[in-house]
Amino acid sequence: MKSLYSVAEIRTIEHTIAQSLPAGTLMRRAGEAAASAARAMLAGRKVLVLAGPGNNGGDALEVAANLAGAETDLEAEVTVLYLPGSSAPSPETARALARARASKAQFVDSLPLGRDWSLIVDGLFGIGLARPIDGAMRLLVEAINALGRPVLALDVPSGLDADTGAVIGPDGVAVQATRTITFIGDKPGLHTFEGRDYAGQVQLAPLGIDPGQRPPAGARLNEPALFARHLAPRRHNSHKGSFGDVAVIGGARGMAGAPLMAARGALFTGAGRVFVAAIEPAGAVDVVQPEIMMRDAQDFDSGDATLVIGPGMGDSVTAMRVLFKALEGKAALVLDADALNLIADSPDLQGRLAQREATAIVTPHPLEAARLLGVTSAVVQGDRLAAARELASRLNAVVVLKGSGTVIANAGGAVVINPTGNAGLATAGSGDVLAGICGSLLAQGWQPWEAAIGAVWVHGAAADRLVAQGSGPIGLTAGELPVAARAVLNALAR
Ligand SMILES: NC(=O)C1=CN([C@@H]2O[C@H](COP(=O)(O)OP(=O)(O)OC[C@H]3O[C@@H](n4cnc5c(N)ncnc54)[C@H](O)[C@@H]3O)[C@@H](O)[C@H]2O)[C@@H](O)CC1
Ligand SMILES: [K+]
Repeated sequence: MKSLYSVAEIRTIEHTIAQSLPAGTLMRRAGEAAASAARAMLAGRKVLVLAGPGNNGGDALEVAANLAGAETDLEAEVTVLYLPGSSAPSPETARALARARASKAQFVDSLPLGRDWSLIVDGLFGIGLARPIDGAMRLLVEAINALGRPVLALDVPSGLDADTGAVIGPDGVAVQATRTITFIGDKPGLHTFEGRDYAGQVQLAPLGIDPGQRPPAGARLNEPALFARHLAPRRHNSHKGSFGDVAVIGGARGMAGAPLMAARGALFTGAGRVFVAAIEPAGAVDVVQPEIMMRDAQDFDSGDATLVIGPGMGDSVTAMRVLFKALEGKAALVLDADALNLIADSPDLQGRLAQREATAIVTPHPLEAARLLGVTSAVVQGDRLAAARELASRLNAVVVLKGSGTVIANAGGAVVINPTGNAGLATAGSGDVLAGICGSLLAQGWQPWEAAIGAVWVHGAAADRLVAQGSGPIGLTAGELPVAARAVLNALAR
């Protein structure tokens, strides 16, 4: 299980473990792990180590001492820029400083100009950053980022909030890392919002603390093991009725494509029969995908079908009526796009959703989530995990908060961050496809929680597959996702 620990959880673990170890052990281990990560990245000799005022700086000084130590043949030319604070360093940082001073590392007072660094080690700030990086530190971070050299961040890229993935602001800056080696436990902020961009590749160094010594984490990273129980191979003796019906309701005038995208997402991930019930019927058949059955939402009887409501649905009276009926009924539900906007505007519909017996899946992007919560999208993005948790509890639903590092939460407080997917998904229609996949997995009997995390994982992996084939991220189209999702799902089921 890939646990993600909040800063508070890490502090608790650190505190408990440190009492059973000789002073400074964890910092020494962090310095060793990070020095091997640095050596693995090194394609030259010149290493710049940035060491800030706290224990993150102490880790950096350990790295400097290890890299510039006399024993190794692979000796690097280490330059240390140490920026002490106004208060004295911790005893372990003081020890690390003494070690680094006694090594061959060269200490400087400002960023040396004109050196072609092979690697920069960022130990300015870790989980103790309490306010935006400003003044001379800010100029230093900007100068480092402008160099565009490989950067190994220690614990967390300096300036990034390890809980939320936001750059600590207002008007903050953060170090742009190539790789982040994170200590004791992995952290949510490295995987969502701006975290994926700033952290680069994330590597965990548990510092000898085995999983048994760590309490359960508040969040985890999505992986197929979390939904594997639904990935059974299909029996030979099956028929289309074995895999459920999905009906996508949406498609106001001018928006006929959105429900078709969702319907294709459902069809290519294995739903038995797929309908589009259009608010404004645009045609009797989808000529590209004639398997999809076209109906008129006004008089459509959805029977036992799983309903995916909202893609391109608009806010007409018919849309409102269909949504009301669905919330009243017992069908498994995926609510997306315009359905969420209608619900945001109506406390009555919100109440009906929260009181439903069968848990619905709702798939807002940050602005839709903000409307549902009555806040701005900046507030949602500022703490995506908290926003998803709050929304799940208010709506009594499984919430899929889309965006880089999609966050999935349920009313029981479970939170998962999805690691698959890429910027190619930032294209019209990709959310419709995701809603369709959610509906498809529900229709095939998956529980709402697994259907949501499974759909998000598969959808992201489909985009990754397309990028690996050269079909993105630039110019990746939503229409390509369903076929790629089919390949991903079949590979998982095998
Ligand atoms: N305590 C432990 O047992 C371990 C700690 N470790 C390292 O220690 C880090 C946490 O150390 P700290 O709690 O000392 O925190 P940091 O090193 O992240 O930074 C805190 C220091 O920065 C100052 N500061 C905060 N915001 C600032 C700002 N905007 N501008 C200027 N100064 C600012 C604070 O006054 C304090 O001196 C972890 O991220 C990790 O790298 C690791 O060595 C593993 C073990
Ligand atoms: K750092």
